[in-house]
Amino acid sequence: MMLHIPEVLTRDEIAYIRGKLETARWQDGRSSAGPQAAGVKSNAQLPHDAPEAAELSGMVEAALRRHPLFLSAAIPHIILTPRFNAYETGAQFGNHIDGALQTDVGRGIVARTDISTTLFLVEPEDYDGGDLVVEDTYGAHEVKLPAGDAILYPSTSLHRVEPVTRGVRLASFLWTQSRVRDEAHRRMLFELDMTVLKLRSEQGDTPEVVSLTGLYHNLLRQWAS
Ligand SMILES: O=C(O)CCC(=O)C(=O)O
Ligand SMILES: [Fe+2]
Repeated sequence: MMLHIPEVLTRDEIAYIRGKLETARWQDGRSSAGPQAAGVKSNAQLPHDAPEAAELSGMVEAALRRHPLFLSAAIPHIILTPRFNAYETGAQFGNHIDGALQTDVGRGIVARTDISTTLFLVEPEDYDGGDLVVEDTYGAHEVKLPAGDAILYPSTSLHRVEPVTRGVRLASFLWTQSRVRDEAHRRMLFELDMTVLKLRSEQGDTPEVVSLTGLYHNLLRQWAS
């Protein structure tokens, strides 16, 4: 399931993060890529130990953790520290699948990557190219979202970032290890949760809504670890 999550960051947060990123010292994105991805990657990344990194990553993580859609879709167990990348004109990131296990250097932990997230930090009209293209069995999906919005997609998907041909594309990207490993299970739980929420807002806690809420939790109990 690919999910567009609108307005993860506020206008003020975007402006603050972009201000900090403007004066940051970037490093070659290939430094964190495996041999296959390194061959197709030409972006820049904020080093995990950059002076700005902890504060900015903390803002992104806090914003995701307070967003009900993210919590419902990801059912996060571990949110790896969000990183930041920059694609100047000419930069791109060719087809790859994210590594299954990612090390969070700052926290000294390794997590399984179930869900990949890109949070856009620049308005789409301010750069050309730079679409995130995610391929699944339904085809190729081109994603270019307003600043502050995020896209979630299964980390099992082949994806790329098209070359930027004007301007600069800035984003935060991160991985989540979910408490529900199976993508199909996560999708069914998300759909059930959204449906129950809608029914509750329309009908209140009727016996049917109480029953469906219980079913949600009993399925989560089956599948969570
Ligand atoms: O910049 C993006 O939207 C995605 C970056 C990416 O695919 C990666 O770092 O693995
Ligand atoms: Fe990736």
